Amino acid sequence: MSDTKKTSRSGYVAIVGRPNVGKSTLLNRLLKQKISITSKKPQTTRHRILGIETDNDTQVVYVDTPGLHVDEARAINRLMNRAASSSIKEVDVNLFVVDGTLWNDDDELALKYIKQSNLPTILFVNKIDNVKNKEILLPHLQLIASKHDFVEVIPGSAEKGDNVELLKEKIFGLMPQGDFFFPEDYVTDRSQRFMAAEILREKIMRHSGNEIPYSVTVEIEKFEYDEKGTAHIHGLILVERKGQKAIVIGNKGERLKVIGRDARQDMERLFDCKVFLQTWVKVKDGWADDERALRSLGYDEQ
Ligand SMILES: Nc1nc2c(ncn2[C@@H]2O[C@H](COP(=O)(O)OP(=O)(O)OP(=O)(O)O)[C@@H](O)[C@H]2O)c(=O)[nH]1
Repeated sequence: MSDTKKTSRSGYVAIVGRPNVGKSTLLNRLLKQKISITSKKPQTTRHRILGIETDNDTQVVYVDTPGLHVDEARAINRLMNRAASSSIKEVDVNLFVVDGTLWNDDDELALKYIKQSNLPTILFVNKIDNVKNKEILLPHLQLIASKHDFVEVIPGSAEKGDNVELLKEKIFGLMPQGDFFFPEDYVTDRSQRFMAAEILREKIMRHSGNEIPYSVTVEIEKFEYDEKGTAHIHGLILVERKGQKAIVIGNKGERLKVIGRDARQDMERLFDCKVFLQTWVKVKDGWADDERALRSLGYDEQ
């Protein structure tokens, strides 16, 4: 063994942007794994999920922030905004994600936090595959590029993978010298219990169309392995109203069955073992407006 120690580099990258611009999709694409849940509905992300990638001598820790938005009326929104803005300050690099040629007040708010952070920021203009009129793209890119001194402005597509490798190269190149934060084989710091809850929540959102708001939450009441290595998981689904409970369960329990089946398949893939999943739906009145109740469910500002 040589005694010349190789210098390693490592850092934190916040994926910042308003809801629904494709931050979670981008994180999954960067990591080539499904770490963060995605959906067509805004505000799918409620937690700061870490995705970790180590490549030779460099480790990048991604923080998937909840979407920033101007409307802070509900307690849940206030907590999410706080979580998102505090993570911007603790990182080495910001990755600012916007949606094609759409720019609104929420993007402006995210940019405000970015400017305050004084950190190098890469702008990724996502969903370029969606921009039909390519003629407006260049002037729009020039316009948003002029709003801040970005280190890079990269147009691309998280979904199709366009320019994601280039983005990754740029991110890796910006990492400061330092020891790794996590062991080399880690892809997330989240527990299996947490990932199980996120997977189940994603399936509920997917299968309930627009009928279920983002206020649905999932608690994993039991997560145990038996002697054969099978995971026994109990998921409690909390909704705000009775009507929502009926929607999640569906006609003769059909919808919940499909939700459970899809969730189980994803869990088996992620945990690499057989999974027995049981689910319950319960009504928890008005919790989305009560900050204390939110904290007890784990929506804190860590
Ligand atoms: N056409 C297209 N759609 C995309 C792209 N990236 C993401 N999407 C879609 O945009 C929607 C939102 O993606 P998410 O990754 O959940 O967005 P997010 O920014 O994490 O959303 P929040 O969790 O609400 O903050 C999903 O339907 C994605 O499939 C892209 O490059 N092209």
